Amino acid sequence: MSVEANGSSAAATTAGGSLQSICYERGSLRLLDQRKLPLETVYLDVKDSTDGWTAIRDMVVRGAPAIAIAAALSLAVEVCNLDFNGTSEDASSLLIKKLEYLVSSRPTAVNLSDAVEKLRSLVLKTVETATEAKTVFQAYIDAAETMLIDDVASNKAIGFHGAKHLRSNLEGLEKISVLTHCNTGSLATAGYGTALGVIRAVQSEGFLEKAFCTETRPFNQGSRLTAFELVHDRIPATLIADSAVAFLMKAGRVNAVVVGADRIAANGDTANKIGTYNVALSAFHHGIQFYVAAPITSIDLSISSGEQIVIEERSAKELLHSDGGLGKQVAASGISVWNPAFDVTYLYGVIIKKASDEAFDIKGFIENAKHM
Ligand SMILES: CSC[C@H]1O[C@H](OP(=O)(O)O)[C@H](O)[C@@H]1O
Repeated sequence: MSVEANGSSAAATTAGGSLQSICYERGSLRLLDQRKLPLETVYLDVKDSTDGWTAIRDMVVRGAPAIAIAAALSLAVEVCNLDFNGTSEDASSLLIKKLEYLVSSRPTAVNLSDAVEKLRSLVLKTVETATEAKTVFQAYIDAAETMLIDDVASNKAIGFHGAKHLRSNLEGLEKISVLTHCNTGSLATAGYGTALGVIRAVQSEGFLEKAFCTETRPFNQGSRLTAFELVHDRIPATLIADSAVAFLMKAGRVNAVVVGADRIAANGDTANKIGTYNVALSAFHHGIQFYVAAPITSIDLSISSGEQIVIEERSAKELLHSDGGLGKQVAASGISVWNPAFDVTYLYGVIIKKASDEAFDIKGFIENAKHM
């Protein structure tokens, strides 16, 4: 990978002023190295699926939607620049082999495996009629690029409906304070964000008092990334330690919690960043509304409960060293470490806003989803 460095953190934005972690043009992919935010803006040049796999595993790019899109586009760039002399069947085999490799980069977020499965099906359907390799490659590239565009539209819809729901369910309040955990904004998606997209929408509609973001130890997605996004968008916000959540709620300063999701099982069990379960328990204890904001593709109907969700365990170094493992040693050598990157929370209900603007509870959704 080649790198392009720019000392100013302002450079991580597009001309339109929105934050962009994925910079893609046909044949070229650059990923914002989120390990260096908020102090440095460094883009890594991703030339192929191997670069893509490494960038995802090392959390150069992270966030359930973002890793799916980065994986798909890293392979699009690879085949766009490939000097290939094989048949259409050879092209199909190459793409499928690379997709199966990319899905192994991180196990928990369903978005990656969902995207890989959709792209795999598209390739197999294309090769049924394609007579040339370039036809198969072009169909893949078009589909990967569509994922990038669709994600932003999906996030803005989540934001709109989430803000509408919060306004109607907290109608006694002129303004509301919303707590979020981890990073679910433009840096975790193709743009705008999911849970942070809801906060953006509440802010843009003028009824946000304050956003509270947690540090989100040990990788600090909250202090390094969410705080960066909130400051960038000039959204009134306060950073708190993960361990301060219950005390803040006890003080009556939180009206709702909105978090993201990495994978939602058919019974409503939701895998999200480690610490989400703690936040949910505190919200339940204090009678605070707790929401997950996620695209429908985050719901994995193939698993009946959270017991079947593979929880990624990451390096002990993320706890033994400061700055999520990137800094100096802070813990004693020889101590054992348990470092699950996600936990599982049972969701009482899921609110799905469809074209008919109808809402389903989780059981209603499952029944409905089977016929979608
Ligand atoms: C909309 S991002 C969803 C999800 O992804 C994050 O995990 P990571 O930073 O390890 O990729 C976090 O769990 C977010 O809530």
